[in-house]
Amino acid sequence: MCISLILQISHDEQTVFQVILLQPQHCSLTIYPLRREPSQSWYSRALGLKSVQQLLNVNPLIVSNSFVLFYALTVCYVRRTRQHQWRCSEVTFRSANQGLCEQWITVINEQLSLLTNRPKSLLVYINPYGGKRRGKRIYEQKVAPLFRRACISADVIVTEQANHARDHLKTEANLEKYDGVVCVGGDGMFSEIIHGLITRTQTDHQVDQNLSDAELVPCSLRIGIIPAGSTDCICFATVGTNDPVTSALHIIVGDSQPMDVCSVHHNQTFLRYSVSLLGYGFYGDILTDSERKRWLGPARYDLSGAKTFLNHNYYEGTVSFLPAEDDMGNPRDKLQCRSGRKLQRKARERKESLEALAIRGKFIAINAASMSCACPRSPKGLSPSAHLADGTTDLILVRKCSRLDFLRHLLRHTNKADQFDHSFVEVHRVRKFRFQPRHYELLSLEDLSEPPKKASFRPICSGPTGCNYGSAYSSWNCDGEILPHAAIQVRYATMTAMHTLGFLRSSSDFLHHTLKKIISCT
Ligand SMILES: Nc1ncnc2c1ncn2[C@@H]1O[C@H](COP(=O)(O)OP(=O)(O)OP(=O)(O)O)[C@@H](O)[C@H]1O
Repeated sequence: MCISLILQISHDEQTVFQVILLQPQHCSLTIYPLRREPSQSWYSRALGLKSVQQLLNVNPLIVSNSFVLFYALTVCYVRRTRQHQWRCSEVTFRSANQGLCEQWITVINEQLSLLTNRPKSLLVYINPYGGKRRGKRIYEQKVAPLFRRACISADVIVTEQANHARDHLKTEANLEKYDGVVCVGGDGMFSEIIHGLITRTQTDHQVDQNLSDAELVPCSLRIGIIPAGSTDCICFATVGTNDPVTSALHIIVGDSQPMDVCSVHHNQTFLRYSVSLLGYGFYGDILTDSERKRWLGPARYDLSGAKTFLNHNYYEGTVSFLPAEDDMGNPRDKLQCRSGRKLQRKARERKESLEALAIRGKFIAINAASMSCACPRSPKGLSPSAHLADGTTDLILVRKCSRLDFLRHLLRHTNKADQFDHSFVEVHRVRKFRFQPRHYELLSLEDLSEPPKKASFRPICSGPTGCNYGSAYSSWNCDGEILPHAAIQVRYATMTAMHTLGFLRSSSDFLHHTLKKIISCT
């Protein structure tokens, strides 16, 4: 039997005692040998003089010959440390009164049985090649011991090739056995998991994913992320830090956060789902270039970033979008990401009567941020106030500008200045959007169903503007994967039952309630 509890003993605002588990062996009779000192005080080599005296003052200890007998129970709790990091600590309660100890354990057990959000059984996928190839070691050394202490059973699959996890989830995995799926890897691995889970759910409910207006059925399983990739942007944006122990503790205590998922289509063909960034132009080009340099490891992004910046390409096309209602907030709001129930309710009650808008122009970057996209290098992210679960995305259009201006815009990703405060940048909170590259508009007169032929297009701009034109069109970077089409339609939905295991909130209301209950019972 394993017992776990959330208990708050509020010493200061930073300290939240969150008891994770209590194993039977922790609730044991503890016998410490005692020796009487010539000064008549008790001494224990194991406990030290001070603690024995404290115990003697507090507890009516049973002293027989040279032994002190008392009962002890140890509870593990989550301690918040700096920068959203959580650590596991222990506190031991001792009492000479066996009945009192048992009463505490009974109450703790009762409270624990009310916690249905804590997972008991997890399916874990490890990408051994993600990031610095430390996924397996991170799981075995930092995460598995915590899961064991919390009595969570985990079936572990170390992936053997790309899409192993996705395909296993789509077809083979017996999902009824599990309370959640955990991925140990980077954003690419998380993307595999959501594709596997969402596709499986739609198949089970006979929803055709190719229909861009089909209502998606929410997944019933939650997904946990143990960061072990290159950037781990989704983990950072949902947990606030890229730290495997913190993520494991969030999973153990059953924290969760609903997320927006968007489906990307090309005409009536489903391409991919996205939960963080859809980027055309700058971020698409970086990804395309970095894929050719995989052998460089995470350093490939720096190199490709510098190269793409120097190339300074821009692309012409039309972005059409359906703006979100005014009460869904504005991307330039000063507030941080909100994710509350109120916004989710608003998202469900949305009106479809809004008018679509279209913007035609030459863009260096078109970014759709469904979440802040914060990462250690850009602590505020591409859109600091993007909401995690409101059924919208922040569409950021960076128009053609000089290299210096674009550099000024990029630098604002790394500091606190308003990154949208430039004449060449505009941002809209939207529910859906579509993009037509210019050459595609021309093509559509003939045959829209044909994919664009790269060789048949000329560069969009010419003349002494200082641009390089490797290609007339870019690619979409969809959460770190390249999309095969430039012309896309994107629709956002909040997967109400699709949660990541992990979020910034503390469960202090529950903690207070539990402590009060324990005190009133004892
Ligand atoms: N065993 C495997 N061998 C090769 N590739 C794998 C394996 N398992 C998963 N992958 C693929 O590796 C890609 C990158 O994985 P992951 O996101 O974990 O690491 P990463 O270094 O952060 O990569 P990226 O930054 O490109 O997302 C994923 O797209 C995934 O499909």
